Amino acid sequence: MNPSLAKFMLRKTPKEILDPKPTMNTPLPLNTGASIPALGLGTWQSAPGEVKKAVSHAISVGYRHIDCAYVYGNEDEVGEGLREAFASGVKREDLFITTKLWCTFHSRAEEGLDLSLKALGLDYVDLYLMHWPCPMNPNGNDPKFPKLPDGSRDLDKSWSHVDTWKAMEKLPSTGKVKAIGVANYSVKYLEELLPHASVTPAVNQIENHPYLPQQEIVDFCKSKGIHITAYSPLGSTGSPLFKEEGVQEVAKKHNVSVGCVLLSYHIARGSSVLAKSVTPSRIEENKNIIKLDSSDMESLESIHKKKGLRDLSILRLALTLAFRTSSRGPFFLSARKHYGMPS
Ligand SMILES: NC(=O)C1=CN([C@@H]2O[C@H](COP(=O)(O)OP(=O)(O)OC[C@H]3O[C@@H](n4cnc5c(N)ncnc54)[C@H](OP(=O)(O)O)[C@@H]3O)[C@@H](O)[C@H]2O)C=CC1
Ligand SMILES: O=C[C@H](O)[C@@H](O)[C@@H](O)[C@H](O)C(=O)O
Repeated sequence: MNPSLAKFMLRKTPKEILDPKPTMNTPLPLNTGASIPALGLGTWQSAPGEVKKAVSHAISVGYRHIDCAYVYGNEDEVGEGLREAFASGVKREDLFITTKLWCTFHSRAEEGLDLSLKALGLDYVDLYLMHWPCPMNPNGNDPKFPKLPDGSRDLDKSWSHVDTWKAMEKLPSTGKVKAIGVANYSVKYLEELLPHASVTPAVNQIENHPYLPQQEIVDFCKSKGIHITAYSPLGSTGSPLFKEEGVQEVAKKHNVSVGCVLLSYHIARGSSVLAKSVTPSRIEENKNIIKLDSSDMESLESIHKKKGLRDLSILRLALTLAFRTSSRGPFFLSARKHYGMPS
């Protein structure tokens, strides 16, 4: 797709661009002119011994988008799943593979990318994301999660996320990435980044679900032509959002599963969505995407306004700042616990 047409479409409301019957592989436009399939398989916390099968099963039942990261420590096994899919006749160009630059690699972007490509057994990824806008000490006491003596994360204060982005901007010309983007960016961080960016991020991957709609960052990204990918759509580990009555009611109305509503919600907003599972029956169940109408969306959008949940969006806005300073690690994990969502 022509990049200016893609930018035009990105700014349109979802109902103007979505076909009346969205599916797991509805192509959503990126500002590069490429598109991203609406549903991706998540691989965070997909254990060794399970993730190869999950990836190869997902692709065999029609998934075309897989979300990976160096820090997940399982890219070699994801790669085995990909090889199984290629052996069955799936072509590389039919898949959309994302991976992410970990925080201890901010000053070594191409090195981080090369490690991921090697583990995945790929020549290129479709999308390379800065995992968090928080550089961590590359020479600390742990290669992934260096800590200071007081237990807080060992952040690299000599390096900024803007420096990282400038290094990432050089990657598309190597042929090793088709597009670059960010993850866990708030409006504040994007406002810091964009004036210095010669490439606008194609994607901002953020935690997003009816408890955490993050309308401000979703609208901001849309106005800048940055596509949103929603992560933890089921509430992450143990899928706690399945218990939410407001979502159960919408599912009952359409006679579909709660998971189907939780995933379809993002596609109705024009976002892509990542669902993690290592369970074959769930991987298949999650493929079911339906079109939600405006009254469904109103019901789903009212859920976070319930007492207690209302504050979660505000807490989330402080996330990246808290990541820098918290001695307990990422803020959203404690926010999840605070609201009874297991981390
Ligand atoms: N950029 C970032 O910082 C982040 C990115 N991500 C990405 O997003 C992906 C998805 O988010 P994640 O946090 O993993 O959580 P999800 O919201 O996808 O929830 C995953 C959990 O839901 C369970 N589950 C999946 N499908 C069903 C179903 N149909 N019925 C019941 N339970 C189900 C899974 O169990 P089981 O596997 O046992 O079936 C697992 O416990 C990640 O895997 C990762 O790729 C996630 C977090 C942060
Ligand atoms: O993608 C998943 C998440 O971002 C995860 O990688 C981080 O939250 C990590 O566990 C951390 O503690 O910083």
